[in-house]
Amino acid sequence: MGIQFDSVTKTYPDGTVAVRDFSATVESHSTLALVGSSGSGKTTLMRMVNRMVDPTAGTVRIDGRDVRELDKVALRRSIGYVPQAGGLLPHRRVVDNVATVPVLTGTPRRAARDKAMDLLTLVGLEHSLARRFPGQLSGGQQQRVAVARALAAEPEVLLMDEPFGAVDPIVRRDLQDQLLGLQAELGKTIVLVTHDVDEAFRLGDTVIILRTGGVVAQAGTPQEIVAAPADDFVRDFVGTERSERTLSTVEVKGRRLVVDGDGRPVGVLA
Ligand SMILES: Nc1ncnc2c1ncn2[C@@H]1O[C@H](COP(=O)(O)OP(=O)(O)OP(=O)(O)O)[C@@H](O)[C@H]1O
Repeated sequence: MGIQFDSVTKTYPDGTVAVRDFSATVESHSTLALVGSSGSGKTTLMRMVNRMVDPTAGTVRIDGRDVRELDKVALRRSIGYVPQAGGLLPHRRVVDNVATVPVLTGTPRRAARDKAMDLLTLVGLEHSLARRFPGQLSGGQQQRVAVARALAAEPEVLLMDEPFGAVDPIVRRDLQDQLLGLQAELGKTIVLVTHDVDEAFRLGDTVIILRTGGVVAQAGTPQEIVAAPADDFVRDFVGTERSERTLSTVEVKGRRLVVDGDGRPVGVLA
């Protein structure tokens, strides 16, 4: 299921223009990463897909269908959503958090729970955690539950709003790897919002860098953006001038090492 944003604009009632004349296509089974600083309209754009926000102008289409023609509740339940900081229901056990949407859409509770256990395995969680409450899990474990919950209705489209923003860098890297593995297996159409350009480059097949007001600074593959930043804003944002992105090679003990601008090794050439 592809997603098209066609000249969408969002002006909030107080006059704030969060997004201005934005167009983009997310190909089926691919990941679009929206990246930009705080207030650049990323979340607003993402929420247009499941109609948590309706654009003031323009159209969002899923598989060619204008989302305004679809029933809001059914649409929302058919799209996986991983909010910032998990958004788990604190008074429900992990397994029931994951089973929530299938139960709401009519799956018998028993079957929904069995399915939830499978999903917990899929996201790398031990079954022994299923009976705990979210507050009894680490931040990284909670985010895994949030991903499992978003997958429970077998959505073709997944929206992820800073899904790994609240966890430490090492756990974050683990969760990113996990998502890459899941995506290779499941092939969802994903819109992911992040303010971390490295995360956008790791996870996005396509990356869109936004300026304030939801204006596109540059869109392309990570390779295209790093190779040819559109302007100084993108260059700054991406940090192409930053020492860690300026790599060179040196020979040490007969092997070619790749080193960053500070001379620190980042890898070995094969
Ligand atoms: N309900 C609202 N009413 C008025 N203004 C809003 C509303 N929601 C968002 N905005 C404004 O719209 C702009 C874009 O907000 P949005 O949340 O889409 O940005 P963002 O890039 O996701 O930011 P962040 O990274 O901080 O989450 C901001 O200026 C914000 O203050």
